[in-house]
Amino acid sequence: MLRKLRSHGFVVQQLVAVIMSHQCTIARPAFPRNLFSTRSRILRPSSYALPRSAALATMTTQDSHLEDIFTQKRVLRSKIKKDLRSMDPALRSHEDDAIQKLILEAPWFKSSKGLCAYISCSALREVDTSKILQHVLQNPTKDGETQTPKRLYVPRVEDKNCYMRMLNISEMNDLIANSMNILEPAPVDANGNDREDVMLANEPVDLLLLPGLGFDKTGRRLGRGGGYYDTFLSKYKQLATQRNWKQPLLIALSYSVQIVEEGVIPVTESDVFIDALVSPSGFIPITPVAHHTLL
Ligand SMILES: Nc1nc2c(c(=O)[nH]1)N(C=O)[C@@H](CNc1ccc(C(=O)N[C@@H](CCC(=O)O)C(=O)O)cc1)CN2
Ligand SMILES: Nc1ncnc2c1ncn2[C@@H]1O[C@H](COP(=O)(O)OP(=O)(O)OP(=O)(O)O)[C@@H](O)[C@H]1O
Repeated sequence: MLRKLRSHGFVVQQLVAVIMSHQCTIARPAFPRNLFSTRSRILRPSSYALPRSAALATMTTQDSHLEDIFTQKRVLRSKIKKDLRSMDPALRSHEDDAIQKLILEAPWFKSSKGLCAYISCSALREVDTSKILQHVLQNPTKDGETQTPKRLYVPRVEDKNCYMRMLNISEMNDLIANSMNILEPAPVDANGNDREDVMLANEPVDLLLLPGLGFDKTGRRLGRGGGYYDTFLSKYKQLATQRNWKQPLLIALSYSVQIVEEGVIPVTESDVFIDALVSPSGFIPITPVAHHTLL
């Protein structure tokens, strides 16, 4: 998308311009909606041990409960999308700046060595991340004498079955729009080398900056319904456990209108809870580790 450019700073400026001007259309990904999807099977293991007729009855009850949850999620998504659409553009811009400023000035952000972040899409009315990305790519972290840039990984959707990878980028001149019209990295860099997948990296990330539609102060997160983030987050948390790494902080960026009353967001066993929220009025730590780190 962007021409190969020698000057790193210029590339970053171009990237920011691209992100700011890129108009994502709202795609309709073909999410599997059938009751026998992988996720709904994960949620009813007990029925397999029962006789066929009993198992069918159990599955029906559990499936209808799941159907209810997915319906409630759809209704809530529509409501929040409507609220986001009617948000005053000046307020949105003010909140974008406030959230990014809070993050850029936070000690836990400054000291982070590796992070996963989303590339915000204005058509989806997501909290802007362009300033954060710009900062990460332009400012090496001071580590004694040496200056190391933070390792940055951004999402790339690989298929419609909830599979998303987080790939390393250090320059952004080959970001391309995917089928949902969201900017994402090509799987190989300009030299033809595979980009590093965070799941295969030797070093952990300490921070994940997450998008979403709705959040509450108990850590519930309502995504866009693709299951991409929940699937990725549970795999990454498992990897961190296996490798004895510290768990990364899961921090969602939220406009004020996206924070809903506790208990309103329905959850299934597959939903991964977040550690903290960053809203325009400040940090909202949820887990003990977030209280300790953020405040
Ligand atoms: N910036 C960004 N990148 C991301 C995500 C994200 O939420 N934000 N994802 C997080 O998963 C993955 C992509 N998932 C997506 C899921 C849905 C839609 C979308 O356009 N949804 C429409 C409704 C579509 C429908 O219901 O049929 C919408 O939300 O209005 C876009 C991306 C990976 N990259
Ligand atoms: N009615 C349904 N019955 C069974 N499975 C469904 C139904 N609706 C959605 N799903 C599946 O559930 C998963 C997504 O559900 P969920 O509501 O947890 O996503 P999300 O948390 O909004 O998304 P993300 O994790 O990407 O932010 C997908 O795998 C989707 O295919």
